[in-house]
Amino acid sequence: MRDIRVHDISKVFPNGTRALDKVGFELGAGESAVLLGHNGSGKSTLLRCLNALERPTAGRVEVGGINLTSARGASLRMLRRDIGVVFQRINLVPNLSAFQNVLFGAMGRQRGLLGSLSITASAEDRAFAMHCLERVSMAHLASQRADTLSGGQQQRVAIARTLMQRPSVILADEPIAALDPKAGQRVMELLWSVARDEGMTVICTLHNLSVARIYGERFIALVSGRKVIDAPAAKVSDADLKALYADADTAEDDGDAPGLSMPQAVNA
Ligand SMILES: Nc1ncnc2c1ncn2[C@@H]1O[C@H](COP(=O)(O)OP(=O)(O)OP(=O)(O)O)[C@@H](O)[C@H]1O
Repeated sequence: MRDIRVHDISKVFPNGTRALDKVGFELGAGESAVLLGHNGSGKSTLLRCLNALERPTAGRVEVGGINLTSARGASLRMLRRDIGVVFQRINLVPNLSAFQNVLFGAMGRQRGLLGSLSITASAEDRAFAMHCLERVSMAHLASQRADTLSGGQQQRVAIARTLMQRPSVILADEPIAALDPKAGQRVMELLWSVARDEGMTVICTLHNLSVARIYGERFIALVSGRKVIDAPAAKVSDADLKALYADADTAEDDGDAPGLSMPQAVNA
């Protein structure tokens, strides 16, 4: 179990774009938060800072008490293995089976030779890969090629692949954006129930507010890289959320933070 502590991180890209502006929050081990904000508000950049795909230009991120921002080499790799990511774009290897894709989660990056995975995998890895597929109700399609699965099924395999890492933390970036509502709901149910059962800490970005209402225990929202909401979902009104998105056009146009006058009081 690992907690996440984000200490006033800012991210300014080389072209001058300030994607994050002194964002700070703490998420206890085993807790979950839904991250909201209009297009370009900084959600993906924040998630990328949380697994060191991006380095903040100021501030620091601690995961399980370890400073991720300064970690390098072996300690960074070890920490990253404990942070699973689920993306909107499901990048399974198309010509491998669901089972092989899940196995790839544990071994592929180290070994590189996809074709020999099934041969070199230990019996324990193979059993655990099957268990991960069972967790997302995909064991019955284990031998089916990834590119013949539906979008929802592929995302469930992608979640199983993440579980194969045995992560303590899951970062999910728009995991249901490419799915129809029913498939999206199923994926969210699975993601949430698995994370709760395994005591994982989860941050998930969502654009769909009704889905966010169902799953979000806590909302963190960004406007133009600034945190404007950080509160238990019950304390965030529909008007707060609506206003967050109503300002999207203005925010994208001028780069200001027009929402700051609105939901700034919504902090627990
Ligand atoms: N590598 C980069 N170089 C320069 N600017 C970037 C880079 N990556 C992101 N940005 C900018 O940083 C800001 C935040 O982008 P980010 O992708 O984090 O937003 P987002 O909230 O995830 O958006 P969306 O909901 O559309 O995915 C945007 O203005 C974006 O154009």
